[in-house]
Amino acid sequence: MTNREDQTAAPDVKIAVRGLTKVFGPDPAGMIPLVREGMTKADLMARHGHVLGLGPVTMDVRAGHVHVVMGLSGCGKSTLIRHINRLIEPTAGHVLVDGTDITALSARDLRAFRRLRASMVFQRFALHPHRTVLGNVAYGLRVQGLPRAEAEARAGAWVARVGLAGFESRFPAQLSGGMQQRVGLARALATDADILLMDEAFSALDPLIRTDMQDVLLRLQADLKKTILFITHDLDEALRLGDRITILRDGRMIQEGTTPEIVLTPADRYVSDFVRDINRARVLRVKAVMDGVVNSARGPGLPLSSTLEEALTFFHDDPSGRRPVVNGDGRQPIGSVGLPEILRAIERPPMERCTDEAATTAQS
Ligand SMILES: Nc1ncnc2c1ncn2[C@@H]1O[C@H](COP(=O)(O)OP(=O)(O)OP(=O)(O)O)[C@@H](O)[C@H]1O
Repeated sequence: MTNREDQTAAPDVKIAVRGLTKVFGPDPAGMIPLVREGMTKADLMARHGHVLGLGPVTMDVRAGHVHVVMGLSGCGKSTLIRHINRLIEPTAGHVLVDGTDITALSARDLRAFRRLRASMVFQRFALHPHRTVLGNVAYGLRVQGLPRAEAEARAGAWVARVGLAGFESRFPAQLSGGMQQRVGLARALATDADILLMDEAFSALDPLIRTDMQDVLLRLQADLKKTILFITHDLDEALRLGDRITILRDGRMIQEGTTPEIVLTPADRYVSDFVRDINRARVLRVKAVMDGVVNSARGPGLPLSSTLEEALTFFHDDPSGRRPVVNGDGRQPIGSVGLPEILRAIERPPMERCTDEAATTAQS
């Protein structure tokens, strides 16, 4: 491995992606030095007739987090997620899960990894049309070797957990898209894998059903604390679901960060174009704009996780005062926030904090 690839991962990192690169074409390995030197996807195609699918990408997915990878069509999202369970072999680089190099697993160990450790939820549901809801969810457990009765009992519990109690004996064709994806989710969760790989899992759904499924996932995740790698091309979905978000363009990583980091300090024009039209009041939370001073604050405590839209309602009676910010149990103020910083965060034009714009201005 090169130095860049050889970064060791922190103990709470579940998936460590190191210098992962995929080139499509007649001589992928021969293109690696050019890719490492920074040749763009367009140049690699124009000069050498190869497609840069991905990379090099180095990133950490922390245990118990939802890590979203987003970007426009063709940026390499699917190529990245398919490397995690090795549906695709890398041209260079590694994927380590709990320190084990997935790219070096034997065929037998890889099968076990896919069966027991990493479940996938697909955009087009990929249910068995001839199996019932219960049969679809129990299928992975039967493959794991569980006796039918036990597999069906466990599957039944997951079917109920995703809100489909009473639909156990229906067939996929008898269900709406949203219901089918609930089955897909139950099937992935039933195997008890600690990693969920979700490839545009909600992208085929109507907007309302999609939001509904995001809620289902967030509710389950609050309890289950799985490590979820979620691929989407939709920024609202990314900001809603992601503890961290990685943004790809033309195979390369452009920015990685939390929602406030992405929204308030977009790394370049590509990212600021993405975030320009989002409703900042709904995606930013008090935590991102508060300070640690509690002395001057008065009035009812604002929960740390309130959106800025919710926070605004706390200032109706006294717009010039500061409000205390309280943590989960609501007893102890841990900081304060005032209306000016909330309005600044909501109104700040994205271009203002965009680093490549700032660099251009500085040079001129
Ligand atoms: N088997 C292949 N042969 C050649 N090029 C490929 C192959 N698979 C993917 N690519 C190319 O690699 C790049 C990344 O593709 P990928 O499917 O990962 O993008 P994506 O971000 O998931 O896009 P989409 O949302 O459209 O699926 C694209 O330019 C694509 O055309």
